[in-house]
Amino acid sequence: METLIEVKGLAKSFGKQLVLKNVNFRVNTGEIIGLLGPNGAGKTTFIRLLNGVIKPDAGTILVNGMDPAIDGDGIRKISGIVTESAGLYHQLSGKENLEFFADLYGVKEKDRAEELLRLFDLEAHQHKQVGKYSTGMRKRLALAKALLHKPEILFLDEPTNGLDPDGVEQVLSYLKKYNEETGTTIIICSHVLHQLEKICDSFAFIEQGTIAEQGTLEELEDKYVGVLTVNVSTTFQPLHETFLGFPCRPASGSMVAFDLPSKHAVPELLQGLLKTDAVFSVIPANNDLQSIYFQVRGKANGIIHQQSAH
Ligand SMILES: Nc1ncnc2c1ncn2[C@@H]1O[C@H](COP(=O)(O)OP(=O)(O)OP(=O)(O)O)[C@@H](O)[C@H]1O
Repeated sequence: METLIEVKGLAKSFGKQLVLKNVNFRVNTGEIIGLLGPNGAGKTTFIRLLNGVIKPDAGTILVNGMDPAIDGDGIRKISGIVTESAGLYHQLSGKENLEFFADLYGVKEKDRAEELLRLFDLEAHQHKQVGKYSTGMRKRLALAKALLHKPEILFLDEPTNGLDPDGVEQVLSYLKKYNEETGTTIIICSHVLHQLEKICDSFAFIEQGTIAEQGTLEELEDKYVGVLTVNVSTTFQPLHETFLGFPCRPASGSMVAFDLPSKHAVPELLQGLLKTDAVFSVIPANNDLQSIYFQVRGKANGIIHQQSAH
């Protein structure tokens, strides 16, 4: 896979506050990558550095072969950005906003605004003033605005903030669809981990001003989930402390919890159970992004988080 963004030894301070230090980071073309970390970890600062809005104190950044500190305009030409302040004109309609920015960005295709209004289901509201839009409609319009010039990279800082669950689902599924159809690389900061888990190809964790970890969910699972707990809905009764050598115990409802060395032991467990009992479902309890997030944070902060037994 081709590397689109490569960052080495990046550092940035504001006054005496060292916000980012020794940041190493890589993104492949066409990837959706989730940038995670607690409030104040430096995610927005990092995106601003990648975009060339601010300059680093040390280290190198290459975005599609360009250094943002030198060629910020070049990077902004091939990238779109959505931040908290979407920069929309509230007194103009949705369509007027897109047409205004299309003009400003020198977009040649006459029907690009209409195409995006269609893609983001805003056609019915295109003549309404943006000030009268719902939060979800405004977020979708901000995305449409960022995509007017068909950027190769999309930077999204909390794109689903303030949306209800339906709105979040909708925005994320638009993004996934757009990424699949166009191959646009997407870097997305969010705190809503179970939603990121659905659309991202990989994740980077900013912790204490540095990228503490980066990888696909599978890679992270292999590294951080030492004991996989699965909750199994079954007729099996856990009369002993282990089954086939796997620790087991009653869990909530009619579930039985088993501790496995990894997901590769699931078939062996199932084959064993099915010899005498029925199995209705198997639900992993601790290999989701949220569980891994706390493991990564714990390790980065020198705290050993005990694997959850539930
Ligand atoms: N222009 C600035 N001047 C001074 N300090 C700044 C500036 N921008 C950011 N900071 C500081 O840098 C740190 C990181 O901020 P940043 O906004 O990058 O974090 P974040 O990870 O995006 O947080 P959140 O999840 O809350 O959005 C914070 O302590 C913030 O106060």
